Parts: sequence; structure tokens; C-alpha cells
Amino acid sequence: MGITIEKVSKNFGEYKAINNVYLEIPSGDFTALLGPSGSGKTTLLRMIAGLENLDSGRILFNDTDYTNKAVKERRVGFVFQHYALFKHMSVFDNIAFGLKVKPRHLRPSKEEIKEKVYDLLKFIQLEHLAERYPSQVSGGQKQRIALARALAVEPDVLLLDEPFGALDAKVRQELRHWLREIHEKLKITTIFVTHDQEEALEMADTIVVMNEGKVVQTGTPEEVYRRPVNEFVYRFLGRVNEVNGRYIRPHEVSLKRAPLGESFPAKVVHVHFIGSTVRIQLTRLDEDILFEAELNEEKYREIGPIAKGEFVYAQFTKLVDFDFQQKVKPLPQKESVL
Ligand SMILES: Nc1ncnc2c1ncn2[C@@H]1O[C@H](COP(=O)(O)OP(=O)(O)OP(=O)(O)O)[C@@H](O)[C@H]1O
Repeated sequence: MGITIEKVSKNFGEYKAINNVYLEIPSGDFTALLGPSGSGKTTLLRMIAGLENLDSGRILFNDTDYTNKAVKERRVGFVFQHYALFKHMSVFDNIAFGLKVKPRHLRPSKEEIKEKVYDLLKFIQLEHLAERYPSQVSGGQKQRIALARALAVEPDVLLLDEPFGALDAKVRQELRHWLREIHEKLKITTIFVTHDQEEALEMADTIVVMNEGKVVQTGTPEEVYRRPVNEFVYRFLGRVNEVNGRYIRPHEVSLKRAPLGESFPAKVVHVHFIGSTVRIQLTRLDEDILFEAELNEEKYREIGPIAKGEFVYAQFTKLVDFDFQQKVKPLPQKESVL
């Protein structure tokens, strides 16, 4: 199911929560809505679900206007961070819920429901938990069950609002892979809200970067990361050093023991080992600027152990200048289209 968001706006009082958004989500795509808190991601998702009215614009599902259709007419499945499971129902009954509440003429038989729920439990690899209650399963399991519940009614569109937000880093990582695999199998058009750039870059086919109720850029993870249209996207997608109005990512800073090319001396302030990455804070001696370098294992091995207080030579090889870019190549003014 392809989705078109056409010039959609939504105000809360004076506040423009969604400001003239245009977006096309192709059928079968895994799209991440990425942006800081308050940028309008949840509001946009709720409008696609039919849970929030539009002030203006249209929402089309496969070219048919769904703007005024009710939630239950939309065949959407949701998984929200706080969309808790029904506490008083077993895992089985939670998953079966959407099927059991269907109108009589559409409702599958008891046997069909049982078979379907067990298929889904097998699919999410939690068959052994069918008789448990939500309080007896882990947070990660709860979100898998919530996904099975959403899938039970065979939605055309899957909407996920920070579904892993409340989980610890390791479980979140596992569920990212798991969800991506599920998407590969089912190919349901999926829209995933997150404020975590790593999560969006890792999972999505398409990233829609939002800020202040607007779409700032859409593209593949590689496009938005390598060709950000402005400073906001560049900053939002990763760590950044700002050097006199220009920018460089820490992993693009090169460090050497001896002077080379346009390198400058710098003093090591802190060294952090983060898994296989070494993050080093330095001060530039000639300009007294604090900056950060990030080395992978290989680069760190080349330069050798670095300790606080040592002096090294650093080079900013790829400074990005957005003012300059805008002067030579104006940003596209037209509405963004995937
Ligand atoms: N029902 C409402 N009434 C008034 N203001 C609202 C309402 N819902 C959302 N807003 C405001 O609209 C803006 C966008 O909210 P939204 O929840 O869409 O942002 P978000 O990008 O999803 O943020 P977060 O990541 O924090 O959830 C925010 O400033 C929010 O306070």
C-alpha cells in the first residue's frame, strides 16, 4: 500500500505541529520519520492512522483519498511505545483480540483464530509464552507480542512509534534486526517513528528528516548521511565538530604523531574507549579550540596508544561549509518527493 501525504497541515492552537508536509511513501517501503522531540513525527503518524484530524491537505492510500476515513477502515496496525498490552488477557488473547472483535460476518471461526495466533506466535518465536500474562514477560517480548497483535488483522500498513524506546540498548539492537527481518518477509509498508539517528540509519529504506513540523530531507540512509541538505540534517545525523562556522565529523579528523600537510598540534584532553571505537577529545594549541576525533581499531593501532596530556598532530581534511554550498548550489525549494 503506497501512501501520499499531500500538503498536510495541523495546528494545535497557534502552534504549527505539521506545516504543509508533502511525502510519498512507496508500497512495501520501510520509512523512518526521524527528528528531534516536538518535530511532529507522532502527529504525522497519528494522522496516517486516522487518530488525528487534518486542518488541511489530503492523505491517500494507493491513490484513494482516505483523509476522512475512520481508523477501522484503514487497515493499519500500530505498535506504540506506551500502547501497552491488555494486562488482564493472556498473550494468546492479546494477539487474538483484533480478530475476535471483528464484525460477525468477517470474524474467523474459533479454530481459525487459534491457528492464526499460533502461526503468529511461531513467527515471533514466542510459542511457549501463549498462556502467560503481560506482567510475566520481558519488555522486549511485550513489544514482539504487540507486533503480532498488530499483524493478526493483516494490515496494509504498519505504524510504529518509538516501539523500542523503553528497552535497554542490547534488546533494542536485537529487536531492530528482528523487525527488519520481519519486514523482509512480509513487505508491509512500514512507517517507524524515532528520534534515534542510528536506529533510522540502520533499519530504514528511506529516512524522512523532520524539524519544526516540516520535512527537511528525504532519502536513503546513505543520501541523508552523505549529502545532507543543510546544517540541521548534518548535525542531527551524527557527531559533529564545529570549526569557525564549518563542520567535520570526528571520524574524519586524522591524527598523526608527526606534522604532515596542513596539520596542527593538539593536546589530548580525554580518551574514551567505546567498544571498538576510540573517542579522543583534544584542544587545538594554536587556536584553543576543543574538538573530537574518533578512531576505529585499525587507525588507533597505526598511531599507537594515546594518553591524556600527550601531543599529536591533527588534520581537518573534509570541512563542510553549508553557507558556501548554499551560495554555489541553492537548496531545492520544491516539495520533497521520495
Ligand atoms: N494534542 C495536542 N495538543 C497540543 N499540542 C500538541 C498535541 N499533540 C502534540 N502537540 C504538540 O505538537 C508538537 C509536535 O508533537 P509530536 O508529538 O508530533 O512530536 P514528536 O516529533 O513526535 O516528538 P517526540 O519525539 O517528543 O514524541 C509538539 O510541540 C507537541 O507539544
